Amino acid sequence: MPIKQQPSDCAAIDEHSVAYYSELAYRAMLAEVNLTPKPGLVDRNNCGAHKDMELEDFHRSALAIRQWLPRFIEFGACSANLPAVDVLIGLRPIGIACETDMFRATAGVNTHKGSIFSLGLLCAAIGRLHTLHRLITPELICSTAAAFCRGLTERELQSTINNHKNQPSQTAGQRLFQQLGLTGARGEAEAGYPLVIQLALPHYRDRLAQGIDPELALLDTLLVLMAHNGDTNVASRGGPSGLSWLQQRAKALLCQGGIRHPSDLRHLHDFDQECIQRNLSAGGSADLLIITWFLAQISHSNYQH
Ligand SMILES: CC(C)(COP(=O)(O)OP(=O)(O)OC[C@H]1O[C@@H](n2cnc3c(N)ncnc32)[C@H](O[C@H]2O[C@H](COP(=O)(O)OP(=O)(O)OP(=O)(O)O)[C@@H](O)[C@H]2O)[C@@H]1O)[C@@H](O)C(=O)NCCC(=O)NCCS
Ligand SMILES: Nc1ncnc2[nH]cnc12
Repeated sequence: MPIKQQPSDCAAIDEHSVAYYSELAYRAMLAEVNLTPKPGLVDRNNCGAHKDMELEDFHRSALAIRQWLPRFIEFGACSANLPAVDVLIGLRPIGIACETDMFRATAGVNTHKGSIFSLGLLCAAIGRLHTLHRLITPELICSTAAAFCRGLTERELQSTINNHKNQPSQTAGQRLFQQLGLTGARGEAEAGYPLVIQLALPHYRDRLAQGIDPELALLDTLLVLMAHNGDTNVASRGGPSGLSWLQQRAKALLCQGGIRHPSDLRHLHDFDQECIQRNLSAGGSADLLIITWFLAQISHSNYQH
């Protein structure tokens, strides 16, 4: 598709800001995958419900993505003169090239497709806010990403129902929207990441403020995401009943007090085994946890640009 408007040349965002935010995004991917034990997901203990990928694939994938993170930020900075709704069309080729590098690094395994989409949007939002001399807060980053995505679910999910019904060219996300009404990664982005801004981030901050160990706080936050997210990965593997089971299981654990002490980890080990038996993996919630950690560092930092 032709690009309607090109961003004009701009004084590039300073390299220190680009390096700072890129490095945080890279570390967010590592913080998530190294976090252990995660139910059904790849971690330091095991491959969860996955048969085609392991921890090292995620480390290689994150390294491949790392090189592209500055490009997302720079594109966001240099397109700040465009209406927000016209940014995604220019961002997409960078996202697709980044996906290609990820697949090369993992020999074709989908480790971080959803993470590239979300981190790409958030990094571009940071670049835009920087150029516009706006505050760089989690709320403004997510509302800017939402503005980039305005109309996306309508264009790529709703309208494909009639045009591509039962076509093999449909992505998993498009098929699940048609079957179950789940809007997946696109819907979460277009809505400004409400699960992160309204639930996960405040929850993580509360747990940290209570003095809970940061790793335990992050595991507890993963449960919050799993309990509420209409995760297309879970639905694609387990159908609506699998998604409902996983959400209820996570809710029940939170109702029992969640993950506050090292002894609570035994509940996560049990949950992990059950997810493995049912072949369920909450890849979408893992992506949202990456975003949560990333935004939590930004709200903690005193970084000045
Ligand atoms: C717009 C795209 C995201 C299109 O992808 P698709 O149409 O497939 O849409 P979704 O299914 O909605 O989402 C794709 C990935 O997003 C993650 N995800 C799922 N639900 C949510 C949610 N509610 N909120 C946020 N994110 C969500 C998820 O990614 C993770 O899981 C993947 C690993 O899982 P696995 O089960 O192994 O999956 P597969 O290997 O595919 O299947 P199996 O055979 O193993 O069962 C892993 O990627 C995680 O990251 C969904 O998979 C987007 O891809 C797109 O358009 N890309 C182009 C680039 C672009 O536009 N960039 C612009 C901004 S940079
Ligand atoms: N740790 C993980 N396991 C499986 N899928 C993921 N997507 C993002 N992180 C993941």
